[in-house]
Amino acid sequence: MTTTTTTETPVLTATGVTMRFGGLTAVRAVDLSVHPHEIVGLIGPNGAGKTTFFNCLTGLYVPTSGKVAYKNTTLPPKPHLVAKAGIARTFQNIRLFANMTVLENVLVGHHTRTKEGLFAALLRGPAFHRAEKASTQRAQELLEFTGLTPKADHLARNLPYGEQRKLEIARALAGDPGLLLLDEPTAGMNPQETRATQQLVFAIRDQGTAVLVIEHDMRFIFNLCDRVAVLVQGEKLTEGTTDAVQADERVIAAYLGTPFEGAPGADEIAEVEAAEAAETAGAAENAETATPPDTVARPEDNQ
Ligand SMILES: Nc1ncnc2c1ncn2[C@@H]1O[C@H](COP(=O)(O)OP(=O)(O)OP(=O)(O)O)[C@@H](O)[C@H]1O
Repeated sequence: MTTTTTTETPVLTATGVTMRFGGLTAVRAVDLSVHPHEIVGLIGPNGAGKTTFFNCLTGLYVPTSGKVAYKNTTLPPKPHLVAKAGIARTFQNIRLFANMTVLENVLVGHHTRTKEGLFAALLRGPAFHRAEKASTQRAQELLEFTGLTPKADHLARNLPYGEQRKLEIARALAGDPGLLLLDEPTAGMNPQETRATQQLVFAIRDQGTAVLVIEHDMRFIFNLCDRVAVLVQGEKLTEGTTDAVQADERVIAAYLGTPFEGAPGADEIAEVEAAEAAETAGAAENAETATPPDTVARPEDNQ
């Protein structure tokens, strides 16, 4: 975990963000800052307004009132301008281009950073080719970073669920954001995938992108975050270190239920380590009984 350097200009400053849908106030006067090198969690019960708040931050919704700034510059509520400024996001429901390859999906994400305009693209001159080469190189780096290089040419729709989530993250990183918003990145993942996602988020932070993450998996949140903000019925109930939030009676009453006992994540770590040990033992056993590589199995061998 890093220590927050509060003197640095925040990558996100949301001030008094309110979002009303008719008579329903989904988000009410929420203030939140995220600093460079921070991982901040946003938690709260179903319907608390977390995704609505993300949508206000990224320009998908125009807040009823309040403002959102990136590095002290107020953002217009337009998704492409927010992305261009330096805020990227993933969605609760995966939104990939299913019939494009893994590499192509990341290349699409890089276009917010490409300066070449329509004419350069139409003329296909040297500047266009240089930009295209740089985009491909960056996309390949991101596939390496997220462990998806072997799947570069696969169609996105053919990836297993956990890898589709990774690809969403790779695509979001392709715009070289200063802040990445993750909406339930481990939803539907098994403990091993969740742990891999945790390591990936740490690596993203270490590379210089701050992270704001919505998640219902509290062990994931408390293992990962430097700070946590709690939304309840659209309002920010509290905000603080993971220890302070876990111990807050109001958070326990409104959301957590019972406080954690022992180190958060200990059960998951034990479960993942047992699964990894079983996998290693299985692999060793298979290696002993495997057909030598230069031997072609005859059909009658399989009967
Ligand atoms: N486009 C919309 N129109 C009307 N009401 C909406 C809209 N989007 C969200 N809401 C309402 O706003 C409230 C907050 O919803 P939101 O999805 O932001 O909560 P959440 O904290 O993200 O929930 P969850 O954890 O279940 O994803 C809910 O009552 C929801 O029904």
